[in-house]
Amino acid sequence: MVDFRSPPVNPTGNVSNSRKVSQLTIDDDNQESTMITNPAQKYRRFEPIQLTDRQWPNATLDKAPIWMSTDLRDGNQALIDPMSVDTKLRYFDELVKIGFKEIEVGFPSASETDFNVVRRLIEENRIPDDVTIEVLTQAREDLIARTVASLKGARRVILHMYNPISPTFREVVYKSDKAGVKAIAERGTRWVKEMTAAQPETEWVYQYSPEVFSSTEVEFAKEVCDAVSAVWQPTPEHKMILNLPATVEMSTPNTYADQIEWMHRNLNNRDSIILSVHPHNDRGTAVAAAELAVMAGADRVEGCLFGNGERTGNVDLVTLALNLYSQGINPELDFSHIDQIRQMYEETTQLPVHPRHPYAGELVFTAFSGSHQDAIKKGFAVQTNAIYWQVPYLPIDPADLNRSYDAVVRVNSQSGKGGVSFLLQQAAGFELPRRLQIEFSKIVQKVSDETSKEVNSSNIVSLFESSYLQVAAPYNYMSSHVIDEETSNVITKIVANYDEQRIELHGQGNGPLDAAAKAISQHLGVTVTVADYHEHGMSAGSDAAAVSYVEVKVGDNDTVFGVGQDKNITTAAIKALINGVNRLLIGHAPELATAKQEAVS
Ligand SMILES: CC(=O)SCCNC(=O)CCNC(=O)[C@H](O)C(C)(C)COP(=O)(O)OP(=O)(O)OC[C@H]1O[C@@H](n2cnc3c(N)ncnc32)[C@H](O)[C@@H]1OP(=O)(O)O
Ligand SMILES: CC(C)C(=O)C(=O)O
Repeated sequence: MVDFRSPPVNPTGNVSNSRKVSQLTIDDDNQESTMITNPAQKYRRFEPIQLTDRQWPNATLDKAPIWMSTDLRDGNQALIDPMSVDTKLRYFDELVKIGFKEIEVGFPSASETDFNVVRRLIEENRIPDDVTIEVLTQAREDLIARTVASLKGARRVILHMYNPISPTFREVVYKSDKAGVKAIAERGTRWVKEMTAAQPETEWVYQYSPEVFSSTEVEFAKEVCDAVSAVWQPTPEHKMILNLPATVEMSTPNTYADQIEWMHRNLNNRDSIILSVHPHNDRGTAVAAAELAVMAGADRVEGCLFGNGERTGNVDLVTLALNLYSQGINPELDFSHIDQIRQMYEETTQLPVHPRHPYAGELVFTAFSGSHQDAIKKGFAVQTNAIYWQVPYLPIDPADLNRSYDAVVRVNSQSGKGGVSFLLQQAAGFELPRRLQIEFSKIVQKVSDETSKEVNSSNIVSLFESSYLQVAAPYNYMSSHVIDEETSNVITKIVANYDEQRIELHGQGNGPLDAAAKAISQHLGVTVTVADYHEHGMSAGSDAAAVSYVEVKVGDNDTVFGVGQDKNITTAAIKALINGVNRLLIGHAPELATAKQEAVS
């Protein structure tokens, strides 16, 4: 049972065993399968047309089609709460900003709202010179008259008339035959011709749609379309639009492409026709259907942002356009501000965009899993010198859509060292050596596992700082001094607090760090050695201009890393050494506990 508005009502007054999941009410008492074991008893296979010499599989997409946004008509008519006049005007302005040149603004004979939208667009001079509005009407005289009246004063208009012609509509809705529905189309076109001729100040473009083209015999669709164009009399200079809708998507996209190619090759006066498609998404393949239809000869595509529209929606124009973009083709639509466009869409339609929606969903440029993050991190590292975009797992650069890189990698228990170190580098500039990446990612993963939560960039930075930089015991570093730094006989003096006592340590070695390790060795009575050492500068303006990563070994213990920051690179290294020793002496547990607290809060 589908319940769009109200909570489930139980007429007996008993507590019903049902629950709401999103807008569906699930009845837990009734879980028997309702699907039939042999669907062939109920559903017939869609019979593809015979087109053995099809050409479209060899075609490629190399330019953008003419786009037509039907957000304000097909999209709007499918909303729970259709848009108000002001909302439609706001949406119209956004469509213009994106770059649409043809925009279907409504069905003016159907409602006062749609009539008034058209009036305000015209009277308030809101339609840019390079944009043409489109309106829809049925093939009924009174509706056409009202439609034409709504357009008084318009500079240029696409007047779009439709009537259903498919076998089911002929039999079920019109109780008519082929001749009957063809006559409706011809008669309607004559009315449009006469009434628009009476308003010559407007440049009229006529569009005809044989509704449910997708399930109509192609020979009959051609017959009706040819009859309509014979009435309208388009020319190569003044073309008309024939729009072939997959009103309901009935077949695999290759079959739709065959239907379109057949029409493209057989329609009369093809050079006077703009061939348009209007794919719906009932089978979830509208994007593929539109792409193959363009390969098959269509010049124009009608659809909606984010695939809004009746039932499963119209074809998604954002995906279509950005698919072209990802192939190096200018889509002639600008989705630079995809997040703002998505926000506008969600506010005006009251429909959410799925987080995994191609290009626009919140999560589509985000990798959680370790191997993906590792590949993305490596991809970004080489991208700076590359001509072509080649970051693995990201078909286009998120920055082109103003999506930030911060969101590209997100860390949870599925993540590995690549993601953790990528975020740390992005957020705080630390470029961890490989073994430290492995060591630190285990700390992060432990926190994520224990909390079952995502660990965000700022959690990671504070986890890193508390684990590696804020380790002030048992040695609390105060200062250091290096003598004869340029020779191989260096002396390092370290001043620190140890057990609340000020101590001074001295060591001699073949470099400042070696000497510092000797100084601590002597104090601890255990050998302290430096197993590995890395350093890099931090970004300009930082107080701690240098950072050192020192891998320390104390006695027979496993090595651990210490990290130190300072304006002076030698001091940073000595601090790193002391932090490493401290970490080993106190064990890792305390900082994990603190870090876990921070990640949860
Ligand atoms: C696939 C699509 O998306 S098509 C667009 C669909 N969009 C809409 O319908 C939204 C706006 N529509 C409306 O508000 C209403 O349908 C109106 C105001 C236009 C018309 O309302 P009503 O006059 O009450 O008629 P209704 O829509 O129920 O139409 C049914 C009648 O129109 C006929 N009809 C339906 N479509 C068409 C058409 N395209 N051309 C000619 N006649 C048509 C039907 O056969 C039926 O005739 P009958 O009354 O003789 O049986
Ligand atoms: C009016 C037509 C083009 C339509 O919306 C459809 O068939 O889906």
